[in-house]
Amino acid sequence: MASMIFTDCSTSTMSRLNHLNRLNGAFLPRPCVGKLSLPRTASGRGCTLSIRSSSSPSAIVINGKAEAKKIKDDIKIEVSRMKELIGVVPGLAVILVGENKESATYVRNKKKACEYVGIKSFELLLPEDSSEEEVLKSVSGFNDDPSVHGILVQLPLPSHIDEQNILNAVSIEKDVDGFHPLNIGRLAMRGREPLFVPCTPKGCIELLHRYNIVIKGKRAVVIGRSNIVGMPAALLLQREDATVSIIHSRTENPEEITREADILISAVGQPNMVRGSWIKPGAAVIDVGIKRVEDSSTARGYRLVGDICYEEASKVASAITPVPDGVGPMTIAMLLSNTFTSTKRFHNFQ
Ligand SMILES: Nc1nc(=O)c2c([nH]1)NC[C@@H]1CN(c3ccc(C(=O)N[C@@H](CCC(=O)O)C(=O)O)cc3)C=[N+]21
Repeated sequence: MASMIFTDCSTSTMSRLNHLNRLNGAFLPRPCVGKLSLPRTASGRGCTLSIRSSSSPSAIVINGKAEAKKIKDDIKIEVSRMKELIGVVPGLAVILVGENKESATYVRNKKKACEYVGIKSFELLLPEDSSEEEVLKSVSGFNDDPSVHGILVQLPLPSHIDEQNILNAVSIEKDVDGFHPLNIGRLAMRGREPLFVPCTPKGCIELLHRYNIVIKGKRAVVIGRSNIVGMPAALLLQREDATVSIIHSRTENPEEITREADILISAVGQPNMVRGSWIKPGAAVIDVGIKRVEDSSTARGYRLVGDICYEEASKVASAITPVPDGVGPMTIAMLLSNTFTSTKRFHNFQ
């Protein structure tokens, strides 16, 4: 195939889903490949098919950026109160291995967000060819540092490093990403509570709550089964009393399943994979996918595209997250929230 990026919403279902084989997570190291040659619609989102007439209602746009700002403003107040009362400043350590351009953007955004709320950020940039031992050593340094309350190892790691070994090494009390197997295990068990819930899935649920979208008793479908988004998102929805299905690369007729979903979360990283016809009228649609697609008409030379064919979906859904300014900013807000929760726990602060 010339390009793996579906910018026109036109490729067949099976070839779309086959990409789940390789693209099994929303957070992928892949650079954007394939040159755009297809005409784009006025909105620039690249969808060319209209599902309903122009008189059809359009979905509420779930403004993740605005909700994230509210959350950050609340955290900012609490952080300053903590500093005033007990003299403690929350600390978040970020370990970045290698020079992934997209990772660098996220790390920069996290740092800015920390500055905004008053969380001290510790950044460690390790060279691409760092050994596993070196990364483990820095993790254990932060584990032992009392001024650090949260540790985040930016994923993906270079392929010569065993991700599991690194994630296992993060102290569960500082695992603000919620990726430690013990935290995930607890998330999967009834009657158990993880110390932290992964930020992106938590941000998705938070958006549903903030927009008063009922989860209890509803049918929820998650596309993608990655450890960091799809799987924990499904677990969280189940904990909220939804009836949950997970769609993955081996799922037959995925669109028949998504059409039953009152709540649809897509976390694949495959631009425009989910068509308007996959969506149940009135459904709430959360788009976790975020990919750079080459676009010479923009100043940066690319634009960000989600898994959901937004233009089509927004005519069918009742509520939908945009990309950007949907789930992305919420991920960062949840990271700050987890870091503050961790600091409160360490210092027994209410
Ligand atoms: N250990 C680990 N934890 C993560 O949470 C983690 C990670 N590794 N690796 C990379 C992914 C990706 N991720 C994003 C966070 C914010 C935006 C975000 O703020 N996006 C903006 C746009 C940013 C831009 O302009 O590029 C938006 O959607 O509006 C996106 C993606 C967290 N990740």
